[in-house]
Amino acid sequence: MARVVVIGDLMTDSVARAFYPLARGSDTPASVLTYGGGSGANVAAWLAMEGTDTIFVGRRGSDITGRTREMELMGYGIDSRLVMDPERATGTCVVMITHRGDRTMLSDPGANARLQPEDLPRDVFGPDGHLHISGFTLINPDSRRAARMALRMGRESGMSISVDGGSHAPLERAGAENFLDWTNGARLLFTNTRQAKVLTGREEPEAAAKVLTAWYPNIVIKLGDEGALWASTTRDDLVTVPAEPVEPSPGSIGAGDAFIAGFLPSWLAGKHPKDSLARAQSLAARALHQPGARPDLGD
Ligand SMILES: Nc1ncnc2c1ncn2[C@@H]1O[C@H](COP(=O)(O)OP(=O)(O)OP(=O)(O)O)[C@@H](O)[C@H]1O
Ligand SMILES: O=C(O)C(=O)C[C@H](O)[C@H](O)CO
Repeated sequence: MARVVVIGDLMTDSVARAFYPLARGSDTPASVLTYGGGSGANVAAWLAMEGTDTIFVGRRGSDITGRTREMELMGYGIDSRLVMDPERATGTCVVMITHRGDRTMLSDPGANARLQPEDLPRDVFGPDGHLHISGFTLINPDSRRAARMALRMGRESGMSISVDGGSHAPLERAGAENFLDWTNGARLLFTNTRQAKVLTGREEPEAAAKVLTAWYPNIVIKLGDEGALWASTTRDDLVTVPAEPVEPSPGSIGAGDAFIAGFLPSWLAGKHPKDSLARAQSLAARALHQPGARPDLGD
């Protein structure tokens, strides 16, 4: 099985669930719980939990939160290559879920934003591994140099490379043409429907996928409760699979990251895209039922 190197963001997610409509000027009953998060770290956690040899490269603060997050990564069996930042705190994401289940995320990337090209361990690059770069690292202007350097080193060392779109609003700020240029040489792009629209201007996922295959040999678009699709230039093919029939817990987080971790090992093992999408969706379905973005470590 191919080793997967993930370059990405590590966060603490503070998830606040309101039980009633938010009332201005008074307390609203809610639960506020803290979990390990960060899109890149979540992908790594799901990969390692499912038995993939996984390396995670990122940056954390020299704080107790950062230490806790690092130990969690090790608990999943990840070979964690975190650089400690003496000046920035570990990244934080506040996830607010209304009583109706609508989700809003506010992120302070903290130490993630300062990932440097020098932070990239040279020994993780080699032709026997796959490189996955979190879109958050790429669309953040401060960590972009490191992400682009990783892409270059991955390409030069003969690795297969996947990237994801991160999040639609910063992607929009970064600019579609720039993103397509920065990720040149990636073999596989993951997006959700909003990111696909930002990148192509096309509303219909099938049309967006067709546009994107001019840039990447393989495209996977996550379609929320409508499932997912895969398109390829090399096979001039498009496969769509419906979502699993699940009742997600309201405002759940991390389904997209679990999906990526489900898809990659299957696809790298040469399985048919339909099977890889099915595997991706079954991990996503697990994430949809959990309170945090990562697999439950249990006792
Ligand atoms: N309501 C749902 N019912 C069944 N499956 C779902 C549902 N929502 C999401 N999924 C599954 O999770 C995958 C990822 O979800 P989505 O398309 O929302 O990606 P995302 O925006 O990256 O997710 P997130 O930001 O929540 O991590 C989908 O492709 C699908 O397989
Ligand atoms: O802002 C980032 O870098 C994130 O990765 C936000 C994530 O989606 C969040 O932490 C979910 O675990």
